[in-house]
Amino acid sequence: MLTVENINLYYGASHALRGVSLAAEPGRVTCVLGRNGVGKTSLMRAVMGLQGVKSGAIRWEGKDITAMSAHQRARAGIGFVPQGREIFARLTVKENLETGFAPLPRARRTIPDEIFELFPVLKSMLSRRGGDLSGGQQQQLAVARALVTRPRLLILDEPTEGIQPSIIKDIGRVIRLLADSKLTEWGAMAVLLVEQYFDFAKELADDFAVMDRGEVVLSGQAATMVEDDVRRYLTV
Ligand SMILES: Nc1ncnc2c1ncn2[C@@H]1O[C@H](COP(=O)(O)OP(=O)(O)OP(=O)(O)O)[C@@H](O)[C@H]1O
Repeated sequence: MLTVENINLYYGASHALRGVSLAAEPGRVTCVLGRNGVGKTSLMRAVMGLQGVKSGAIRWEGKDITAMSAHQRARAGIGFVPQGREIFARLTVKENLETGFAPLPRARRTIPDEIFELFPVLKSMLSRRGGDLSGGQQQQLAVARALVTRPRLLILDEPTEGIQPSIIKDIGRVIRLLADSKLTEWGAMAVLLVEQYFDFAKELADDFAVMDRGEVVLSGQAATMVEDDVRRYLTV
């Protein structure tokens, strides 16, 4: 289980996260919603260890990881799919996947077959360059690359951004499968998902948190989510 406890994050004098708390449990999809610029990416980067926090704590599987580097967190089972995908355009699909080996011990540096079951399109494209893939294929590659590290917590920052509806559906289906632990090797995965689109979030989320101006303003189980209350924070 991941718990974020009362974290504060600053960019210089700008207070980007204000006392944010959040939890993500194995077997559940926790969806963070909010308009542009409210701090969703900052929160994901703080959990991954790519951005330091000034105060508060981040705990994962019972350990305080607040002071750990991103590399140590990856080794501890946290996988990250960044906003904008960050595929290496000049590396092949296979090489992009292999960049996920970095936190793994040598014996585990293989690409699990399950990844190609989830994303069959990648198997036929292993020798293609990342930059030659469509946006949707790149997003699938970004998720696959994160899965190579065998995460027990998967963080996805706006995986639907700029993606066509059929691939959005595919990605939603994969996220559900991952959280439901349908993959033998991994077991139950906690999924932390940033999303701007209410409908996609509503369909997938077990739990939700809505952010506004650096704070979590609404949260709870998705079943108890009142659509009008959430939408109020999403429309400009
Ligand atoms: N590296 C940075 N330096 C300074 N300010 C930043 C930096 N990154 C983000 N910010 C500011 O922090 C606030 C939160 O940004 P953040 O990217 O976390 O929001 P977001 O909700 O993820 O937005 P988006 O949906 O556009 O990604 C914004 O006001 C943004 O301008």
